[in-house]
Amino acid sequence: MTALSLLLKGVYCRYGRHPAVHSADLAVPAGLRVALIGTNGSGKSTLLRAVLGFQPVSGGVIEVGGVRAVTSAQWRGRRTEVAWIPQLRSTGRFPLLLGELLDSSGDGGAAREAAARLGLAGLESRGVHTLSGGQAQRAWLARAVGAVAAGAGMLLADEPTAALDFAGQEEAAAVLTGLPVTLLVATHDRAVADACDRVVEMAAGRLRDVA
Ligand SMILES: Nc1ncnc2c1ncn2[C@@H]1O[C@H](COP(=O)(O)OP(=O)(O)OP(=O)(O)O)[C@@H](O)[C@H]1O
Repeated sequence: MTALSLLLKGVYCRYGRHPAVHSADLAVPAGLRVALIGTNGSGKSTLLRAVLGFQPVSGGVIEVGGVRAVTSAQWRGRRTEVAWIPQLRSTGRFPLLLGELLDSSGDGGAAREAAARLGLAGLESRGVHTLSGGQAQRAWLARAVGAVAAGAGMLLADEPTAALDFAGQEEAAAVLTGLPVTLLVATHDRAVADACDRVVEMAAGRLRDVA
């Protein structure tokens, strides 16, 4: 699949009465790499999850490749079109073998190859919950490589280098920004932000360009 555009218009997300995302606007042309920065709790993860339909949206429009997902079939399609690296709040939440996680990408061969390059060779029969934080993060990165090989045209990544060692951070930044997709990456890692084409800050639930 070719890279996909992303359009956010007046997006609102709330937790109860607490507005986490407040009228967020963003237009990302296909193939652009965008770093999403902002202080802890500013709404970055909430916004990324909203694009995938994991987070209810109380207002506004989200389009991927010009399509606004409404039906469950469209949401399922979006999760194939959009590769996803979640924020690893706890590695114990994924009761899966590493090999199963990689195969779930849609292209197990490409994901397993990427995993081997990222230092995970021989760990395929280990539970993901038994991997170290950095190994689990590498596993999700490898899965994203597989998802892109299987046809995803966009990658949303939530702090994909947070648990990595210094060499791993550089390696991951290169892998992320080298994929032929539109990238939106929430990050506190300057190397990742510097490797992107555009930097957008989330503050008080809104987005603004900073570079
Ligand atoms: N499940 C939830 N229930 C209630 N409030 C939530 C929930 N998840 C997030 N929040 C709140 O919504 C706001 C935005 O959180 P979010 O996780 O999107 O921020 P973030 O920018 O990704 O933060 P960080 O940089 O720390 O990962 C925060 O005030 C947070 O406390």
